Amino acid sequence: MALNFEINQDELFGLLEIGEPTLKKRLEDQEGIEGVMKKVCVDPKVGLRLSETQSGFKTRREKYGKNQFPEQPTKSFFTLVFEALQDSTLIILMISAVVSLVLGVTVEDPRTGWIEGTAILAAVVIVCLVTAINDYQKELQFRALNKVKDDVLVPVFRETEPGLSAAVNVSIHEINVGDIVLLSAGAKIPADGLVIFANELEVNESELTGEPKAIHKNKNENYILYGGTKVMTGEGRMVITGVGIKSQWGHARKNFTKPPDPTPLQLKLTDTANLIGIIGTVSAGLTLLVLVIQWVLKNMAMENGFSFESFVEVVDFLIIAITIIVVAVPEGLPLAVTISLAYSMKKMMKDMNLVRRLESCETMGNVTSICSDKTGTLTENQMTVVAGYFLDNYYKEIPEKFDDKIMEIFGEGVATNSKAFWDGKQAVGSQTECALVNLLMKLKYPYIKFQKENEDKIVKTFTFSSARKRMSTIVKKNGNYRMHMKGASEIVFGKCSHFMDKEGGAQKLNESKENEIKGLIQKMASSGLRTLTLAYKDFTKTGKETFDEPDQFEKDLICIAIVGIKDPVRKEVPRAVKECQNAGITVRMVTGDNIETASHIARECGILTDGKAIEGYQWRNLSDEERKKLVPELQVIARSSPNDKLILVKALKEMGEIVSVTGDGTNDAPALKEANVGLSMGITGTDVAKEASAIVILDDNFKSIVNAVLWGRCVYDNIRKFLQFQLTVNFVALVLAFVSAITKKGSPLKAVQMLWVNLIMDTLAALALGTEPPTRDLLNRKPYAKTDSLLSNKMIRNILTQGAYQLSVLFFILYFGGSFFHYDISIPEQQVHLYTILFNSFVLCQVFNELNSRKIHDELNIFQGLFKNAIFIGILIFIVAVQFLVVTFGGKFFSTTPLSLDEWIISISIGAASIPLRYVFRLIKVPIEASQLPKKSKAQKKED
Ligand SMILES: Nc1ncnc2c1ncn2[C@@H]1O[C@H](COP(=O)(O)OP(=O)(O)OP(=O)(O)O)[C@@H](O)[C@H]1O
Ligand SMILES: [Ca+2]
Repeated sequence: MALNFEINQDELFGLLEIGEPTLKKRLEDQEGIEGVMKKVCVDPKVGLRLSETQSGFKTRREKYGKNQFPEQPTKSFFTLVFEALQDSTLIILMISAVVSLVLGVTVEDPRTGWIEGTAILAAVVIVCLVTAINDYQKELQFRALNKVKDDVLVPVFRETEPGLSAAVNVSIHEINVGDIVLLSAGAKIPADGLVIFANELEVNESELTGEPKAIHKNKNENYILYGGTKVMTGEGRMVITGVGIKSQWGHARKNFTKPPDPTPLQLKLTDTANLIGIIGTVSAGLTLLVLVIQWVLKNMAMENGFSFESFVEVVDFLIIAITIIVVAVPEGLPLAVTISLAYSMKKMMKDMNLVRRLESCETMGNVTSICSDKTGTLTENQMTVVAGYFLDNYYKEIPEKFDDKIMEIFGEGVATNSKAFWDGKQAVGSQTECALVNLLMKLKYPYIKFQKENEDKIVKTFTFSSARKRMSTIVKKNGNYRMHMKGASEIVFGKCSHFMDKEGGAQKLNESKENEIKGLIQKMASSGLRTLTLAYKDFTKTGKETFDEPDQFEKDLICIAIVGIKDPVRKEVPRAVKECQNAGITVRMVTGDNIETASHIARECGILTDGKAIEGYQWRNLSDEERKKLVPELQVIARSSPNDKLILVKALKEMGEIVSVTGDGTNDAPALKEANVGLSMGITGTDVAKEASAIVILDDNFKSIVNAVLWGRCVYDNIRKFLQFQLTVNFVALVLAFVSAITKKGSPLKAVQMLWVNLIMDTLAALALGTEPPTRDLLNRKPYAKTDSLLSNKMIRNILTQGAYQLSVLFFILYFGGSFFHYDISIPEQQVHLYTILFNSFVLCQVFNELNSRKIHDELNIFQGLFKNAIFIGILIFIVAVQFLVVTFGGKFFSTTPLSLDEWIISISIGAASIPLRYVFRLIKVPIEASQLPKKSKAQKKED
């Protein structure tokens, strides 16, 4: 079918221009919303045609564009290299290298004088390249992750089979002008458009206009919907008129994608890095000072005083000093965090965690308190009606068939008063409602037929909300009205004045009957069933009331039935809860369900032990003081409203806890935002909840939350591993340079060698240690406190002891190596040989100490999981291989000479000794941080 579009992009855009006073007139010119739909070739009863879907909407998109925003160009690789070059220490180093080059060639010896300067320049280039490659990859990765984050599914109404239209979920980028989009509470509007149907539809447009109050939308008055705004309540349908940059939203968000802000850990580390940098600079300054003084004294003592040639030496000193700074400045520290975060984000996706905010990765590791929903998170969200109260009889099991007396009204109640539907094979929609639909199908109730025939009898629906905990629908019935209500059993039953007796007649409730039925509710609930009461009432409308307010009808109802719905606990949950508790995290359940049901399930999960379970209204009415007193014991809040969750999060935070909270509904957004880490549900969560959250739990499963904790801890510990490694090298390199300078040994490690060491310990180590995968052991320790330093006492001990060992060996080679290895260090060639041994031992010490650094909590086995980390092994092999090449073929460039086999064995042994020594040093007891002390888990006790 040929598409004949009769309206163009600009005209459509003009229909909803913000601030334009003549919008109504413009719409009238296009013959109203109906006219617009006709002109963009869509029939609202059909949606976009199958033929168009099959052709990939080619013609339509040529005319109106795609719902995508042009990507911001990635920084080119050269820009990144250029940025890396702007580092001030590197610039000074390059200038010195050029000076050295010039002096070397002119003053020293034109044949060899160029080598040092060139080598340094080459090293600088390599450092820049590596930095740039890292930055580049990081950018690409975050981009890919951001793409996943922005790609939400939108329900649209389209022709799915010839002659048949249905709701299908499509990616937001696949939305076209002309698409009919279905809106429900919590959904984000995918693009600009016009309302074609609305029931209680309220939209929050604060993102676009700053107006915080939700705006009522309908077909006649406020009929414009802007992309990017959010449906707060109600439901509706819209036709899309503007996509991508040709939407108001697109105009507003031109400069939208910005790089992620630095995370708290990154900021903390930048501070640490700066401090280390300052220490390095001071040491370098001192070293330079000492060298220069010695040089002055030496030259003054000489007969012919200062020669021009001797100035070459000063340039050398300068280069060494700057190299010390380069080595000392831990550029790799922030880099390690980024690598570790990016790596974890990617892996977390496999563990069903979509990270929306980078910092939440690390915060998750320090969480002390998790407040979890029940339905779907702790339970499977597979609901079945297993028991019930029908025709004044309690059924422990649901029979094959019920009496017709009840089926009529019960069937009508479910069929008219729920959003779930039967798609031919299964029930689709909210699981609670699906349980009812499934029950009807099982009872052979002509559900589909009934729903079709009665569709237009529905006058008004008051949709379900967690705050009201019930849903009601008013239908036309024989000229009068009937209201069906279903919802939280005690609440709905509380509004009933009658029940249905065995004959299906309405009987007035007396006190004993009321208590009997309440007893049944309690009985079902305390065995873990979710209970739902269905009720109805007939009434005539006097004409005064409108159907806007549900409350006016909600009394004197007749109770039709009470059903008990089973939703089994996910089998992996009890273990996951246990793991959290071992990890020093308190798990609490906050649920909308009945207190008996909630307590039962909480006990099954291991959440409710010896603490308290209370109801939302009790919690709400406590004073701040009372609340704080209760919180340590509190384990379950039942019949909660989303606001109760918010109060809980605030209270916990005030008490110094780091709080993570789950939520799926639109109303959960404030609590999700308030928490340190908000977790939204990937399957049941609304767009609004997802946007308010820091992490989306893709499979809604509590176990995945534990995985997020695990990854968070992994990030934190990986950074600490890197820090321990880095500081050991720093410590040794600085002391070695300084001490050899003041003891007139010059500088045994040459500038180029140090630049290589810098590469090993910064970039390569960041990569190796930053990508260590998590082990379950991480859950055996308590969360670090906010006040804990990045360096634990154990780490400080490790740095000092390993550093002391390395220094003693290196000094031995420096001062006594000549006689030990039989080299005469007054002969330059032999001195180079000895210093090569020293350099080689130094590097190999780092290689083996990198293995030590894999475990920072005094774990027994440092090799645990090593072979699962290919990157780590690859990097170690790479370092050793390059080191071999540097030593053997480095020559004048690296100031090295090939070593004999014996000498290799000795250097390797020196390096390898650091591993057994770790076990010796491990015996030195240091005080344990307070955060790790109280109430140790069994696993930790065993280890100690
Ligand atoms: N579609 C519905 N129609 C009517 N009543 C419902 C519906 N869904 C749930 N209920 C009732 O409302 C109660 C609370 O639901 P609410 O949505 O607040 O909690 P939930 O989200 O299901 O549970 P949780 O908070 O543990 O995830 C349920 O116990 C049930 O009795
Ligand atoms: Ca460095």
